[in-house]
Amino acid sequence: MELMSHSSTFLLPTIPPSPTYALVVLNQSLPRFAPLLWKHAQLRLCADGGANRVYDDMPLLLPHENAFDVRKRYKPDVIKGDMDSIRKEVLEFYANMGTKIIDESDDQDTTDLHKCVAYICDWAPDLDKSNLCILVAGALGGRFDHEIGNINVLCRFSTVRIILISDDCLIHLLPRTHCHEIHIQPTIEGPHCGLIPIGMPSGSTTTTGLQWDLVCIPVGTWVEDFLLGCGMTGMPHAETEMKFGGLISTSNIVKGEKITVQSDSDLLWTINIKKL
Ligand SMILES: Nc1ncnc2c1ncn2[C@@H]1O[C@H](COP(=O)(O)OP(=O)(O)OP(=O)(O)O)[C@@H](O)[C@H]1O
Ligand SMILES: Cc1ncc(C[n+]2csc(CCO)c2C)c(N)n1
Repeated sequence: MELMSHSSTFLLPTIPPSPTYALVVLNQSLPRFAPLLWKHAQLRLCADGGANRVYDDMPLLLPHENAFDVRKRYKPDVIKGDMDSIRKEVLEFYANMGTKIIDESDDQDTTDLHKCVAYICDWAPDLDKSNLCILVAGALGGRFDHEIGNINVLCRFSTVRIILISDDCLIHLLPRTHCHEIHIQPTIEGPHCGLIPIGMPSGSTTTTGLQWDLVCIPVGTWVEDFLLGCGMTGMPHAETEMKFGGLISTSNIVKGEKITVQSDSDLLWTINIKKL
């Protein structure tokens, strides 16, 4: 099974040239590191009312600079959505500056985030999707229906790397098609983390690097016999199963700088972002 590596280097001031980042700003208070994400991204989109947040909040995050200059500098490439939340003066401001405006008010079945992710995938048709990473700012906190809608976008585009980001944590999907290596940036993230099955129970998950690892012991093998022989009768195969209503891994803790995860179903990975 192919290995997929994950690292939150986009939260560091300088980052390696790969992958290619695209940023989607949602209609929520901008995370404090929004200017950093903006700098790292090669394509910047606002999902409908997300444009109001760039217009209103970027100058607040950069209080020593002139608000008009900040707004000119932080010009989105695209504003896309059903356009029921963006203010008229904000739309006009960015349209006059050359931002591409895509009104999809006809589609009332997909969210504005979904519409933006679809745009990014079309924007980079030739780009190897494993080399594209979509950062979504303001995805968590506030309305629970929107948060779940944002998580659903991770599931609907499960072959695309998408990271939901707030001031407090980040979330991404670990598809079952790969085994995963997560490289922790200890200065900016952790130690609290979670691994959550989404959509369906996960029959078997194996992890390393966590305080409460999920350990898969193959039933009926010498490994099981050996462990039973050592008196480890409590070694639970059942604990590798995770489902809502049963065990899910919340309030776990990262112990090292590398976590590995392998599972028979897609899992959400979440880790806290450290306060300043
Ligand atoms: N409170 C929130 N929490 C998380 N994400 C949000 C929140 N509010 C908005 N979003 C995200 O920002 C996107 C754009 O927000 P916007 O308010 O323009 O959406 P909307 O479709 O007009 O919402 P609604 O009509 O349900 O109020 C949404 O599609 C959603 O992904
Ligand atoms: C079953 C069902 N529930 C809710 C909506 C509403 N909805 C879902 S996404 C969206 C667009 C938001 O910008 C809207 C209005 C629907 N269409 N179908």
